[in-house]
Parts: sequence; C-alpha cells; structure tokens
Amino acid sequence: MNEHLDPTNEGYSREEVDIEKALRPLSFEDFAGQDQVLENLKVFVQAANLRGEALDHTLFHGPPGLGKTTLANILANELGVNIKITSGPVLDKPGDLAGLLTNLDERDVLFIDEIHRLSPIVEEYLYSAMEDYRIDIMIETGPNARTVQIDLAPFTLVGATTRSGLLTAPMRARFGISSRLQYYTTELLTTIVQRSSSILGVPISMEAAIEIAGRSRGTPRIANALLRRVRDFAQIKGNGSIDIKIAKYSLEALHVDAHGLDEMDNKILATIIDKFKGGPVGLTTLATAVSESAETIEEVYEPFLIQQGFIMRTPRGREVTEDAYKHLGRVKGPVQGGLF
Ligand SMILES: Nc1ncnc2c1ncn2[C@@H]1O[C@H](COP(=O)(O)OP(=O)(O)OP(=O)(O)O)[C@@H](O)[C@H]1O
Ligand SMILES: [Mg+2]
Repeated sequence: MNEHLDPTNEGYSREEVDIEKALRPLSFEDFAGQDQVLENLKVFVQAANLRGEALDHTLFHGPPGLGKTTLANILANELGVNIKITSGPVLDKPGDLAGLLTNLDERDVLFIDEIHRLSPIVEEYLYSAMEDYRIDIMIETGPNARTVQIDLAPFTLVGATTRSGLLTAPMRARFGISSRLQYYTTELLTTIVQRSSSILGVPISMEAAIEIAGRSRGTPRIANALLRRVRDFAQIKGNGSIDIKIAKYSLEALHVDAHGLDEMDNKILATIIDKFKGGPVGLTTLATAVSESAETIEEVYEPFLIQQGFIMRTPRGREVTEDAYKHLGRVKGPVQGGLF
C-alpha cells in the first residue's frame, strides 16, 4: 500500500532515507500517540532498568507505518542498550540467527522485523534462545560434527509484524509483552506534521498541517511523506512556506484522496458496492474479488475503513456504509424513478 510513499522502498534517494531518519522519534518523549501502549512500556522499561534485567520479549503488531520499527529503536535507547536489526525473510538458516545471537551483550535488543516470515526451522531455533537464553550450535563438519550448547547473554527479542494472524501460537506465547498499534487521529498526526516541519525547517500553518494530517490515512509514515512532497511544491511553486493554499494545491496534484484512502481501500469499497450490492459479503469472497489475501484485508485495510466508518462488520459479512457511497460518488440502491 502506498508503496510510492514509502521511503524505505527502492527508488528513494539517499537524501530521502536520511530525512526519514531525522524525522524518527528517538525517545518515549518524542513519540506521539499510542498512549496506552507507551504507558505500559514505560513501566516495563523502568522496572527492567531498576532490576538491571533484560526487558521481556516484546511484540509490536499493527498496520504498516504506525511506528513499530520506531518503537523497537526507542526501547533500545530507553534501556540504554544496543540494537541489532534483522528481518524474518533475511534469516535463511539457523546459522544466520546464531551469529546474531552470540554477538548480543547483556540486555541488548534483537529486532526481527516481519517476524511472521521466519522459516519454521529458524523459528524453532529461536524458541530455546528466547526461553532459556541457550542455543545449540554445530561445530566442525563431516564425521567430527557435533552440536554444543552455548549460553547467551540475557537479551530482549523485539518482533514486529503487520500480520499477527500469521504468527504461530508457540511464537506468540513466547512474547511477554504484546502491543497492537492503532491508527492515529488527525489531531495527533497534526502534531507529528508540525514536529516534522520544524525538523525540516519549513514553516507551516496550522490549517495546512491539519489538511495534510487529515489525508494521511491515520499513518505517520504517510503524513511525513506527504509533508515532504508538499514542501517540494512550496519551494518550487510557492515561497517556501506551507500555507493551506499550497497544501491543497499539492495534495490535488498528488491525487491524494480527501480521506487519504489509497487505491486498495477504494477498490475494496467499490467492489463491495458494484459486485455485491453494498454487501454483506464474506471476507474470502471479497478477497478473491479484489485479488488480495483475506489476512491482508483483515489486518491491513479493513481496520482503517472500519475506523473511518466506511465499512461495517456484520454477522453475515462486510457491508459498506452510506459514507462509502458518498465518498465514491455513487447512489445507493436500485436506481429510482427513471424516464419510464
Ligand atoms: N508516534 C510517532 N510520532 C512521530 N513520528 C512517528 C510516530 N510513529 C511513526 N512515526 C514516523 O513514521 C515513520 C514510520 O514508522 P515505522 O517505520 O516505525 O513504522 P512501522 O510500523 O515499522 O512500519 P512497517 O510495518 O512498514 O515496518 C517513522 O520513520 C517515523 O518518522
Ligand atoms: Mg517497520
């Protein structure tokens, strides 16, 4: 989703990636929103610091761009430890993981992004590391090959996933702390846009910040990406500062939807309306119709559409609301009247 707005994607310049880094909050203090999650984490981190112990293994789940990676880094900062970063698909074999694990110092954070994509064999290998801080490693090869058990420094595994439904039960059970991140309100995103503008050194009016925030699909990553594009327009077509006029002009030029809905969001709504008379339609049927997996629809797209009041979940399936018809400029129900 919004891949073109994701600066971690290929095709983005070094500069964009650097900006992304500069905008990333580094402490609990800088991090806006997710109050409940943050409040709990602060307590757990303080307690771990007080006892000089490693923080419990922590799982962050929720849609893309809401701050999972950011929070993993913040945890390491607040614990005063190092962080090693890897991701599920990168860890091919247990040996890759062993190398990382044995290099961790006491209380360090090992961050595994996309943890639902670990191969089963690597995942299994991780269990004993998480539970007993112990792993088996193979030494020598051929006829002398044997495994020895080695102890690891007590560490914290931080896992992130957009698809918690794909995590295995044993994996999930090994996380002492599990937090689901929520979409951000326009108010929160407004403060994030203002903070980012001040880091970028671009003046922005309150009205403009609200406009950008409102079109960011509840997502800080999108808010920051839109801000950077609007900044380009302001510098080239305006006087460098962002007011409501240049903000609206730029968002129009970028074809950003008034609610920040992306292509797939709109496709889901249009499909329910056009192919299923507005619903209710079952999740798997809908998934097939829009060529996306049921899990992705359920975990990535639907929560935002429900939060925005475009979709309802009913016992018989998904239904669109009046607002969805309005948003797409459609008329609800059988066409009334007519010429004859
Ligand atoms: N609470 C926040 N306050 C300010 N900025 C934030 C916040 N959360 C996220 N951001 C910004 O949004 C960007 C995206 O966040 P992050 O990379 O942590 O998302 P993610 O949940 O890991 O996404 P993905 O699932 O795609 O990996 C960050 O670089 C950061 O600048
Ligand atoms: Mg991430």
